[in-house]
Amino acid sequence: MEGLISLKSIPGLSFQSFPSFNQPPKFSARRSSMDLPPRRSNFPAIRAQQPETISPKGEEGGDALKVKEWEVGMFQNEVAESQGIRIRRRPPTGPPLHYVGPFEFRLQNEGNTPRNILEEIIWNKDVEVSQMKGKKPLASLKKFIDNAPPTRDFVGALKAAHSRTGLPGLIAEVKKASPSRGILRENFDPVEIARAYEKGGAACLSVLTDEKYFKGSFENLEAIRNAGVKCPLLCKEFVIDAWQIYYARIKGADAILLIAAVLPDLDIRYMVKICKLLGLAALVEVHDEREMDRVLGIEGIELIGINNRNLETFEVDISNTKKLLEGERGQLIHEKDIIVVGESGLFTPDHVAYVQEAGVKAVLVGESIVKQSDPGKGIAGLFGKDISV
Ligand SMILES: O=P(O)(O)OC[C@@H](O)[C@@H](O)c1c[nH]c2ccccc12
Repeated sequence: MEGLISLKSIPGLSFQSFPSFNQPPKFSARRSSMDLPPRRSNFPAIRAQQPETISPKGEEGGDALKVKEWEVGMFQNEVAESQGIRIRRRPPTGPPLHYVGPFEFRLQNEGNTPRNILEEIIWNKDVEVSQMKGKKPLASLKKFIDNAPPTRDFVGALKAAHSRTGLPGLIAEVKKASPSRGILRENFDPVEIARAYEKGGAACLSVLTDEKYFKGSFENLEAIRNAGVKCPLLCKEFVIDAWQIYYARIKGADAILLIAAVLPDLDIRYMVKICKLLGLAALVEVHDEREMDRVLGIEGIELIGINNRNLETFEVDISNTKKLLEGERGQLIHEKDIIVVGESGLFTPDHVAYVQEAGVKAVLVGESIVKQSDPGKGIAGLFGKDISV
């Protein structure tokens, strides 16, 4: 996109450190609408990723795609901000109109440092995805999709586990490390862990694929899929581009995570449609009331995850699940027949009972079970009983 500096080319921008964490930039980099460039409708990256198979006369008519093009013509960050999204999709770039100083001066003062870890991850992902897309363009992925084995029913597996055990269906996470907790398990064999989870009664598995921050990989996902594990698999990624959904499908995913703190409504709508097209379930993750309300306004959502961890600050509070399911929101979720997944910070049978009481029919658990020498037995510890039979 004209006028944008690629992250790679920004000298001195390090992903290892973010000295101005939680500090506002010295002066704001936000442009006023008067500074916006003319809207473009021929944004090549987005054009390339639109599957021809999505009918322009879909449920929302041709408008959705037109709106998408219009929206892309605006600065993504501005659109996101208007929906309360604090995460900027990429560093603000380009000199302000009053710019007179040297390059370094501009970088320091334009908010070109990620404001928190989630923003850092997203900016890094932006670079990573553009490189991967360069190597494997969408057209080449589509050929593999035609020959890929069918996906497995992720939502169905959760519902079946819930009715079998009377407890929330378990999505057990294959997680080696995280930025907040460091390395969780030293001798990490993803296939062995996946098998242990399945044996221990997990309904589905979540496989982290982010390498840089979570020490995961798409190879892990693929290996687990090829090892004959029957549980449906969630690809745990930071999705910012529809290309990643196609890639996940090829690597064996049956479901994919979409994070509302990162994706504006129209992106979620668009990506949910792509998931349907590819036979994947979409787990749409929220952390606060505003995100929940946005997501409840989107048609066709079957699975909502409530993350008890704030991905900007790492704070974990399991009462977040309860808070977001109270009153009218809980009612609406019930009417829409949406399955809610309680995510993060669940360690004991009491924790599981607490989120179940709040209304979840599934839980997503990593740390407490992956740390056990036998992660399958860790599941029995988590639920207070053997759920494998
Ligand atoms: O290890 P925990 O606290 O049980 O959390 C698992 C899972 O909820 C967490 O890994 C997670 C939830 N949402 C995410 C988004 C990205 C990366 C990771 C996550």
